[in-house]
Amino acid sequence: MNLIIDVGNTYIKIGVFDQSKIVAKKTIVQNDLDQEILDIHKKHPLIQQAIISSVSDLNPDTVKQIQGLYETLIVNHKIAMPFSNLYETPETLGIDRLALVAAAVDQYPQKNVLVIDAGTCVTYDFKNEKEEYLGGAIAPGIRLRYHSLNNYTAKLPLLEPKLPENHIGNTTNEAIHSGVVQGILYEIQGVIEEYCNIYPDLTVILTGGDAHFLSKRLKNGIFATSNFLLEGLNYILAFNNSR
Ligand SMILES: Nc1ncnc2c1ncn2[C@@H]1O[C@H](COP(=O)(O)OP(=O)(O)O)[C@@H](O)[C@H]1O
Ligand SMILES: CC(C)(COP(=O)(O)O)[C@@H](O)C(=O)NCCC(=O)O
Ligand SMILES: [K+]
Repeated sequence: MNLIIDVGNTYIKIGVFDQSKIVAKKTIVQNDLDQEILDIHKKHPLIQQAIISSVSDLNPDTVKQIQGLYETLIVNHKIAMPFSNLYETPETLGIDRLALVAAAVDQYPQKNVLVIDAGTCVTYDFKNEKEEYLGGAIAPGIRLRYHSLNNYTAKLPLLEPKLPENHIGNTTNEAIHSGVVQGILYEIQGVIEEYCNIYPDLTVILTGGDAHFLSKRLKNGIFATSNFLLEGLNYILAFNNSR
């Protein structure tokens, strides 16, 4: 069994996998990680290996704790990946984005795939049918957009995300919800349309903390799935074991 740890900019996602099947999952904040590692160690004594991906700062003592318990792979830009990376600055590419592309290669081999991860940022990542990763886009996520409207203006309140009633916001709150949530939806639809013009057979995956919320207003044909990144990391571990 494998312990999979994805450290994002807002939350840490932890998964326990038996081969390629996820058997437990938890979303936590950085402060709870050490205790969670111990709890999982007790609950799942069959875990042998761990993999860690981080786009944030992870306490080195926590990493040591994990390494003391399991044979641990820390994802960096040098480890083997099941695709060719055509990003011109691979050393600055987010580790989480590598994992998303690995999941796309594993689950949609020889397909043109766009992965949209709606987390702290909304990231867009594209791999083609030749298993080449080309790049994509980085945009602010939902919470980041609400916070920036509040932070950089005198009058705009900080709101909890909500699907707008109408495209035409007729109050300050509704205008913000329309601008942020409808804005992200337009962005996602526009990006998908651009890719579809070039790759009509495009497969689109939507994942990340806000995937479920956004998928309520997106058309069918987009695969909304919450464990895509963890599945990608589990695959990277298997891929590196087999080499
Ligand atoms: N209590 C909360 N605090 C912060 N973000 C939250 C909360 N509940 C839901 N979210 C949503 O979760 C998103 C983060 O998703 P996640 O995929 O875990 O991000 P990351 O991988 O960047 O850490 C935020 O953009 C926010 O919209
Ligand atoms: C773009 C990101 C901040 C997204 O982070 P997340 O929303 O998953 O927390 C992360 O992938 C990152 O730090 N990337 C480095 C720059 C790049 O990918 O080119
Ligand atoms: K993201």
